[in-house]
Amino acid sequence: MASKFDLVIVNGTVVTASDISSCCIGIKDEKIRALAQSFTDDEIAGAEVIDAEGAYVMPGGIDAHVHLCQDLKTGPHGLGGECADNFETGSRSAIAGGTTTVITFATQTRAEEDRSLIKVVEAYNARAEATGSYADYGFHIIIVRNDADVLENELPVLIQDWGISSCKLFMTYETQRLTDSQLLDVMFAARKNAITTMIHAENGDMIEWLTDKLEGKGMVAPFYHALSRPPLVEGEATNRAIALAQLIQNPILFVHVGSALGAANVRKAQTMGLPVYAETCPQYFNLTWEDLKRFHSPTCFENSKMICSPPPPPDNSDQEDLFTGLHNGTFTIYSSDHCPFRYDHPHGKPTGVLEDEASMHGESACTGHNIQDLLSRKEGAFRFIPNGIPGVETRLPLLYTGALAAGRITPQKFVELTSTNPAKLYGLYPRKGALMPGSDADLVIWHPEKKFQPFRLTNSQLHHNVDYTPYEGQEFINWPRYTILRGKVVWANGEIKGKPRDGKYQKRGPSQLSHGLPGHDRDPHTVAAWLYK
Ligand SMILES: NC(=O)NCCC(=O)O
Ligand SMILES: [Zn+2]
Repeated sequence: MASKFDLVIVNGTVVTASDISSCCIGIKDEKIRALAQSFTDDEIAGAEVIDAEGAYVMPGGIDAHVHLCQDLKTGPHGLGGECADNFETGSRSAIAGGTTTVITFATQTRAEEDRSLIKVVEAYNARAEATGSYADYGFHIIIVRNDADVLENELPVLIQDWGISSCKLFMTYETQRLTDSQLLDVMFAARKNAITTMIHAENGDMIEWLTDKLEGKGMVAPFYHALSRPPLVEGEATNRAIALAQLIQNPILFVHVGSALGAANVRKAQTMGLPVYAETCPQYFNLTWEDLKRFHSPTCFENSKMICSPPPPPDNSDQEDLFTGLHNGTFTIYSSDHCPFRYDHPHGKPTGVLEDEASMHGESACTGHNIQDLLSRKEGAFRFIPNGIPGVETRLPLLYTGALAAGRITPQKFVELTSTNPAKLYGLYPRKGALMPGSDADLVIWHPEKKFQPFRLTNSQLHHNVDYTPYEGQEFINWPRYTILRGKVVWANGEIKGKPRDGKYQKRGPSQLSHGLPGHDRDPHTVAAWLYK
């Protein structure tokens, strides 16, 4: 007789976004089939059994902001870096950190051959299929142009054929940013197609102006990247984007909010009943400007390892407000913004030296083998350094140590931020992000706290293809013991058990989060109420 379950988890402290209970989970054919206080011997017969030993059992992490296999253009005039992780290495790192689903970015560019969003997605999908993925995965689409025909004809196809129900727009980066009227064009199309609009909110003009001024004073070393993006840069852009979204009644999600000011703007909009959501990331809780100077040396270039946009906040005072935002619902989701560049690669962080004329003056061409020598002698220029840091694997463990175990958030809030809300926001719920009969059996099981020896992280313990971690030396008091993807154990006791073809592409539906206060969209003082008639 066929066994009732393939896999059973016993003795778990099972946490969902709403509840905690001591119970067992029965899994069959990739799905959760039953939750019960106990199972009989007959019910368990033939199943693999995992004893959680009282530890937390949660829905697998959903990381909704992961850059893989993407040519990232974060510098002036299209200058960018080569993404260090492909689908294989990035997703391997994800499962080792308790994440079972990643949503990555297919990116339009301004090149004529990238005009079609569908072609962009097809090409990006080929990259995912080339290696396969250890984790389930989906795509957002980054839109950098406002071609009316493309938006009108192709967005419905992306939804229908690809299940892509979210787009990301930029307010900074020369080759990606949209003007206010272009933002309105794309948001308007997104709203008509019920596509969630994600916004990278930094005022590009402020950044360029400050960068020029810093360069004029010779302040070009990596640390000064943070000074070119003070919190007001995010503060202005979030306010402006909220006004634009309000005008056309379009729900928006701010990605990687890193400042107290940005969070306060989001909170204010939410209090007004606007459908404004926000994501925050580990770097804004675990790093400050002090860390951006961590590798201080005569050349300082090593600090490029910490450069991301927006930068971490100046000090801990912002972090207190960000913790409040996690707790009070200002932040809807907590993602990694994993954006990996290597330090030992000519198309990684070193472009900050190699593309900088002043640094390269009198140097012979650098082919790769002498790159470390060059980096040890030069400070480079932050303008040319690709923005981004790795973090898909450390996302959940950092939140566990810094917020859950520290008593700053409840276990339920942990699940809401890292799994359930990303699933709802991006149209994956309740297939993902839930522990219900019928949901995919995606789980993360932690170590029982009393049995886990806290440790200090070194990069060699991680599974990405990056040669450093910004969290080197940081103490962790727990780590995922098991990661289970649709009923298959893919990570157990420090070992990868999965395979790069385990992950499946996930078509997504529309966002399942509320669209704001009823009636708000008819107030003629603030919105163009006639637009959708
Ligand atoms: N966040 C970051 O520094 N890199 C990723 C690209 C982006 O800025 O969105
Ligand atoms: Zn961004």
